[in-house]
Order: sequence, then structure tokens, then C-alpha cells
Amino acid sequence: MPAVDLRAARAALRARTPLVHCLTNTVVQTITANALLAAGAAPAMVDAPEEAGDFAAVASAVLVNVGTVHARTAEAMRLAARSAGAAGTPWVLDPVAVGGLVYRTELATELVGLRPTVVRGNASEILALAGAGSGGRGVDSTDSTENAAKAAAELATRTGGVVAVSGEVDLVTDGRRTIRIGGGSALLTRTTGAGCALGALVAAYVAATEDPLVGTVAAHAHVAVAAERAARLAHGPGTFAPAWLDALDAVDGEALAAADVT
Ligand SMILES: Nc1ncnc2c1ncn2[C@@H]1O[C@H](COP(=O)(O)OP(=O)(O)OP(=O)(O)O)[C@@H](O)[C@H]1O
Ligand SMILES: Cc1ncsc1CCO
Repeated sequence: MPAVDLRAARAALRARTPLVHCLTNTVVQTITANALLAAGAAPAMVDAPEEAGDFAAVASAVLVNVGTVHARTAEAMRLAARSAGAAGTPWVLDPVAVGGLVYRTELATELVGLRPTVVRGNASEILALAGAGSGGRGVDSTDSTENAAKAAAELATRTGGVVAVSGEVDLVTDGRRTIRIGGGSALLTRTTGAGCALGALVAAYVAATEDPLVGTVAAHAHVAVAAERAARLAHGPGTFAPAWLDALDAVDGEALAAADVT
């Protein structure tokens, strides 16, 4: 396994409080902002085409999530991605439900051409984006992480960045190095926006760390360790969500370093 110092990544996130510019879907705005705040980052939801390019140039990182995209937000996403690329701002593409719907699939393909620092999605989304699958069931995956491993590595080689596949075990690759993160809780899949908030945390960590592979792994480990803590306290999905936010705050470098990362 490549050297991944998760203790240092956690400390860097807390020290830098990255400002994460989010262009994300209407379902998950609040849980995304709260997850960033809980972990120690600062969210700003700016998705007007009149503002998105300017803000992407000054933010620490940008998240582009196509979950409820329409023509105006698509234009904002193009402007934000171009501006982030020009400014050297790291940016994350979350291709929610890509594969099943033509409009967002074409948009996500266009955005991949702008070379996102990280593409983060479930297995069905990554397979579809890589041209190797037809998508999942709406926003949910119908494929396993391992089935998407080859497509993820090829996509990463194409973008020159990192690709992360979420599932029971998460996989993070830059085409050369591949790391798996286990643990977590299936209750994450019963809480809307856990994956979308994970994308925002990837953006925060990538802004705080030198190596996007390390930042991406740190975000996945952080979500997994917090979910394990929350699952021990929760009575079901309703009590899991606030317990997970509490745990995102409480997880320290020591806990991250003990995560199931191989
Ligand atoms: N069976 C599982 N057991 C443990 N953790 C899981 C399981 N399935 C998914 N996860 C975790 O849930 C989080 C979200 O992953 P998921 O694959 O559900 O994302 P997603 O489909 O993009 O989510 P969404 O679109 O609902 O935001 C990740 O941190 C992942 O590790
Ligand atoms: C439920 C849902 N529909 C579009 S985006 C979204 C949030 C989880 O991906």
C-alpha cells in the first residue's frame, strides 16, 4: 500500500478549514453543508451561472454534483469547472445517476473532458461514465465496487486525476495506485446524501492535502469511521443521520489512522 498519512490529513483539514464551493443537488444541500462544517471545513452553495466562475477561482475546492441538474445549473457547472481548472483549484465531479439519463450523461462526459481532480461515484455511475455500463437504478448502484475497478483505473488514466468508487468497500485509484477502504455502515445507504456529502468531504480533503489520492482516501476513511460510531448509537436511519454528523466532528487523526485502509 502507498504511504497514506491519515493523521496528517486530519490535522491539515482542521488547520486549513478549506472553503468548499458546492454546486450540488437540491436534495442534499443541508446535509452536505453540515457534513463539511462538522468535519472542519467551510461550505458555500453558489450555483448561479452569474457567480459560479468567479467563486470557483477563489474557493479552496469545488464540488460539481449533477444530482438534480438543469440547464442553468449545468451552465454554472461548466463555468465553475473551467474556472477551477484555470485557477489550479481542485475540483470533484459526482456523476449522480449518470448512465440512465442522457442529458446528465452527456454533461458529465463533457465535464470529464475538463479533467476533474477527482471523480467520485458509486460503481454503476463510474462504469457508465467510463463507457463500460448503463448506470444503476436511479441514484443507487446495481454493481459492485470490484466490477468497476478496471473502469475506474482507466478513467483515472484518462483524466490524469483520481477516481473513487463507493460501496460496501470503497476503492480509490489514480490508475497506478489503488487503495481500498472498508468498514462504515449500511445505514449510510438509508440516509439521503451520504454519498453526496462524501463528495464534498473529498473536495475539502483534497484542498487540504498535497496528494489527491491521499485526500480522497482520508475523506472515505473519515466517513466510514464516523458511520461506525454513529451506527453504535443510532436506533435507525432517523437517529443515524445526526449521530453521523456528531461523529464527523469527533473523529480525530488517531481514529482515522486506525481505519480499515489497505
Ligand atoms: N453496504 C455498505 N456497507 C457499509 N458502507 C456502505 C455500504 N454501501 C455504501 N456504503 C458507504 O456509503 C457511502 C455512500 O456510498 P454509496 O455508494 O451509497 O454512494 P451514492 O450511491 O453515490 O450515494 P447517494 O447518491 O445516496 O449520495 C460511502 O461512504 C460508502 O462507503
Ligand atoms: C434522491 C436524489 N435524487 C436526485 S439527487 C438525490 C440525492 C442522493 O443522490
